[in-house]
Amino acid sequence: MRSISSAMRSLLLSGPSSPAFLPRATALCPLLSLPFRPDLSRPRPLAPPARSLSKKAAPTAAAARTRLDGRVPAMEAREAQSGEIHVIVGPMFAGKTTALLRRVQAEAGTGRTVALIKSDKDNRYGLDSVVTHDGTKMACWALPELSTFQDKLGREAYDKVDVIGIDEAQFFDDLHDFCSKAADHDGKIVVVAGLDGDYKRNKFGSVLDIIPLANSVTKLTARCELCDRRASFTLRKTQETRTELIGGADVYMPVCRQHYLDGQIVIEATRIVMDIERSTEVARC
Ligand SMILES: Nc1ncnc2c1ncn2[C@@H]1O[C@H](COP(=O)(O)OP(=O)(O)O)[C@@H](O)[C@H]1O
Ligand SMILES: Cc1cn([C@H]2C[C@H](O)[C@@H](COP(=O)(O)O)O2)c(=O)[nH]c1=O
Repeated sequence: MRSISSAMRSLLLSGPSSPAFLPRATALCPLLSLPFRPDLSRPRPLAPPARSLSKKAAPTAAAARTRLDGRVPAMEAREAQSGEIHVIVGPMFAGKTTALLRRVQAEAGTGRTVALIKSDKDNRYGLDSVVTHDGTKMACWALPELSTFQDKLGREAYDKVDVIGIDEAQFFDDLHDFCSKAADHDGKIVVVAGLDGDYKRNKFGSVLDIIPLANSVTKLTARCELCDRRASFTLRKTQETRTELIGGADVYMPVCRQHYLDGQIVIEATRIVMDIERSTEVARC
């Protein structure tokens, strides 16, 4: 007798060309009736060649939605573009925003419709664009929550978007729900850049929660400002203890493991010295 997993695999691989696919699949497993057709045989290139990107060859998410609305048979809906999630993490100054902008611009260059979102908490360079530490810019939507994106854009415009870039993802509490809806349901390619960890090396926001949803995860490194080795962590140079503190090189620096640990000692020692100075001051008054 065939195992359930081998039966599921042949059902998935048989696809819509098998006339018996949908009824049998629906009967076996309700999941298989979802508009989802993984290409198990051949990974899809991240940036497909321009030739294959005509609207005909690569149906837009809008087209996918139209089909999912029931105006064409469910079989065709299953063939519509399936979404993707790509996650770029790393410490500050690692090139996350640079990588995000390159990816989004490359997608735009191949004819896809792209939209870029950042958190409105990050007002370092104004709210109308995402800006790298090198000054490269791209126009964006600055939003308080990702759930407001569809309303801001309007349904029609949202449907036309193929690729959604999200910068400063650590500041969005609804990151998981947004990404799963955008990719799984709406067929979008979502590229997410954000800090995996905060200055204490604790997980930051919901960035790590979307890793199970992701097609790819890339952890970038910066250069340690103190020794030029690879830097995987962000050191906060001030005494501020709240998790969210917007800033750049004035407040943070990228560091290697050794200098992160050394940095904690220096910061703690500074705090003790300052506490002593403060209490001496109070005693004097
Ligand atoms: N310590 C630093 N201070 C300021 N800029 C830096 C520093 N280290 C690297 N950079 C620059 O920042 C660029 C990366 O910027 P960006 O893509 O905005 O990074 P991230 O989004 O990861 O913070 C690097 O290519 C480099 O030129
Ligand atoms: C480590 C750390 C960072 N932040 C803030 C500081 C910046 O405004 C952003 C990160 O920007 P980048 O594009 O990755 O350079 O996050 C914070 O609020 N808390 C932290 O612990």
